[in-house]
Amino acid sequence: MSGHRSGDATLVDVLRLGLTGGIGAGKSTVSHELVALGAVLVDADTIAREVVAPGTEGLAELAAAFGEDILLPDGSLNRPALAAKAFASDEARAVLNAITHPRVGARTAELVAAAPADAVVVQDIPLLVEGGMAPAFHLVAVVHTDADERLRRLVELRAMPEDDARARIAAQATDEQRRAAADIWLDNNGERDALAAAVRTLWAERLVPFEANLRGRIPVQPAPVLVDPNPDWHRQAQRLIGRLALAAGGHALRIDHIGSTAVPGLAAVDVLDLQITVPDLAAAEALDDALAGAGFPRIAHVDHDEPQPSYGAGGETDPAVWGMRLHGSADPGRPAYVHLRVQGWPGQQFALLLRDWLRADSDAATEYAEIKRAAARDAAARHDPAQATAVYAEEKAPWFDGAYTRARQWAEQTGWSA
Ligand SMILES: CC(C)(COP(=O)(O)OP(=O)(O)OC[C@H]1O[C@@H](n2cnc3c(N)ncnc32)[C@H](O)[C@@H]1O)[C@@H](O)C(=O)NCCC(=O)NCCS
Ligand SMILES: Nc1ncnc2c1ncn2[C@@H]1O[C@H](COP(=O)(O)OP(=O)(O)OP(=O)(O)O)[C@@H](O)[C@H]1O
Repeated sequence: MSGHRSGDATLVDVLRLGLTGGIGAGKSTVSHELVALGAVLVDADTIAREVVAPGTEGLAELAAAFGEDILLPDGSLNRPALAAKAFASDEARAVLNAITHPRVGARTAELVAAAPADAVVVQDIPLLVEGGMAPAFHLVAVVHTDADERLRRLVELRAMPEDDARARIAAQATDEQRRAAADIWLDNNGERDALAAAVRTLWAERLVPFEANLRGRIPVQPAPVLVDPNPDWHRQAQRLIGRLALAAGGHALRIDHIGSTAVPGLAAVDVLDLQITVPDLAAAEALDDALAGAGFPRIAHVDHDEPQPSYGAGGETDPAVWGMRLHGSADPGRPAYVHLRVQGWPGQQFALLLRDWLRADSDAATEYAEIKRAAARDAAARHDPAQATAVYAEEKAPWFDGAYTRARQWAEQTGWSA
């Protein structure tokens, strides 16, 4: 999914939103609304029908595996007959999935590749979480309706046999698994209109600007406003790490959640910091297109191959070992910085050390929070976000000089290693 298409480095992937939810949760309702707003829909259930249409190899394989009695007299698939067999056991379902899923995957790739370059592609995939597909999307939206209400809707509105509905719910992911994968949580326990309104907001405030940023390779520049610690930051970071790992492939030696949002209880600007450790700077450069395609374009103007002035006082001043590359999230709904640093170089080590030291030393964390509060107050006086960010960074810098030395002393005392 990542990187450019057809060998043209100026083309990044189209924005792809993975839409999922349990059976009867309201995925179709959401996808219809998104299509009305201008999205291009690629629907897995529809493709799953196409790949087993009369005369297909897929249908022949199903009949060979499940018996000719899953066919109607006209040779087409008897869907309730197959459902009765397939949802009766995990083994039978695995056979069904092994026949259908690779075909659905191949056809999906063709349809996504055919979408216009400025499309917002919505992929409605009931089994997205079950299939571990979340990292392959720029965003994952989960439609959620409580299981009891889903059963009621399926039985009353869709005339589905209750046993069948229960068997499918049991064969799918849990709410908790879906929650962990969800960048966007759309609650559909209430009225349809409420869901539609949430979808319109999502479209206008997140999908449309994200698409433009992705295509233009424009990272979002959030204002340095300090917020209370958010217990969900860790889970949000894990989702981004999953995407980065997929995009970076073998170039990433490790990917870590660093910075203030990685220190539980510490107030922070609501921007996640992530560090990709690479073997050398050439590997960082080689990731440029793949990261941009995954929604993390390079922030060119802060590139440096010199020591960070704020870290210089700590000792290492050799420009040759301070190089790094910075990328930023193009998603206005989830600002993030992605730092690419070389394994074993002081900057790479310090990012991990600072985080671990602040996690371990609550006095240091409190002191740092005070420094940040004052810096954020001064930054708030600047209206230009770039200036505000610069003021914020400059005011924190002197504290980092001391922190560098203190954290290293702590590392020596405790035998810390990354
Ligand atoms: C078994 C079949 C013939 C039953 O057809 P039916 O018309 O009753 O259901 P339909 O295809 O419209 O699916 C409705 C819903 O059932 C659930 N469901 C379907 N297949 C599966 C599965 N293999 N595992 C878990 N849930 C499933 C999904 O929530 C889906 O949205 C059909 O579901 C099928 O071919 N399934 C295999 C393909 C598949 O996994 N599709 C889901 C997304 S790729
Ligand atoms: N907020 C709502 N209130 C009442 N009924 C609703 C609401 N949202 C959806 N429905 C109805 O509930 C049923 C399931 O919704 P929908 O078809 O959108 O779910 P789905 O997730 O696409 O289902 P499937 O998993 O079968 O593809 C439909 O009959 C739909 O009309």
